[in-house]
Amino acid sequence: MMVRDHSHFNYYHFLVMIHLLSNGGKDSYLEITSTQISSLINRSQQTASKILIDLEKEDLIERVKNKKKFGMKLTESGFEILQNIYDLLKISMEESRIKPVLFKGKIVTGMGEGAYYMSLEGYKKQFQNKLGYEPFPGTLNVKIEDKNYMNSRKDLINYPSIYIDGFKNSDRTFGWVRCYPATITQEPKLPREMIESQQPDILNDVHVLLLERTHHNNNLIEVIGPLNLKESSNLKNGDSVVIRIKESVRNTQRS
Ligand SMILES: Cc1cc2nc3c(=O)[nH]c(=O)nc-3n(C[C@H](O)[C@H](O)[C@H](O)COP(=O)(O)O)c2cc1C
Ligand SMILES: Nc1ccn([C@@H]2O[C@H](COP(=O)(O)OP(=O)(O)O)[C@@H](O)[C@H]2O)c(=O)n1
Repeated sequence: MMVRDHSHFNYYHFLVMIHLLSNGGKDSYLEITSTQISSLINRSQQTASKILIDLEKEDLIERVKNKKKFGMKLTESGFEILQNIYDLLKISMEESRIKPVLFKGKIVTGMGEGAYYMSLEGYKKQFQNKLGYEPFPGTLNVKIEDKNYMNSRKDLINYPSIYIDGFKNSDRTFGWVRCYPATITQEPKLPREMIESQQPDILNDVHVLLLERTHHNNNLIEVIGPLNLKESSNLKNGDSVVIRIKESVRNTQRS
């Protein structure tokens, strides 16, 4: 992006440049009067003239006088500015459509059942094949207290996930499991400067689970990973954490 200071520019300056661009004024001189510009921007003719003078001074448009009329076109820098704005807007628009999914909550203990389910062969084999690692037998439980995050948890079902099929053994049926690649960060308790030297561990490769059958409701999130997450980081019960669902998979995988 050009580093020139255009802070005195306003919406109308850009409108005039965009008008030139869309009418062929990138490569050819267009015959436009300040009266026409004035009706384009719905401002006085004086304002229109001032805008044209500003744009010319800043080398964003070029004007040549032909008898009583001006021919004008965008300069290279004028076109470059519009191109930069277009690129930025395009990226911003695309990113604005992706709703970040994150949860805040506290680490809590459960009933010790996670280990049982995670150790079942029917799940273990699929985790290994589909996640690429054999998870630690257990789930890290994160309790959500804020209602907004509970709603986001419900919405997870609409996002792409890695799907683990349910199965049956001789006496019961086990439900499907959806896995969402995620990261966990410890929420800082102290001001940023004070914790700079002891930055919390960031657990980058974990999965949030959505279970077909569970005792828990929307206020509890279960997280799995290749290791015991408490032991491999400085996380413990009662710590506040932020869980973020990774975008890469949200964009690429659907099931
Ligand atoms: C991979 C996996 C599969 C599960 N499948 C079932 C199931 O089929 N039926 C069921 O009642 N609970 C199932 N559960 C959920 C458990 O009932 C329980 O909600 C969860 O593991 C939390 O246990 P905890 O509170 O002891 O940590 C499953 C849990 C996991 C981790
Ligand atoms: N990847 C994992 C899974 C479980 N855990 C912890 O390991 C212990 C056993 O997990 P579990 O699911 O059987 O037990 P609870 O979460 O029900 O207490 C708990 O303290 C979990 O918080 C962990 O730190 N990292």
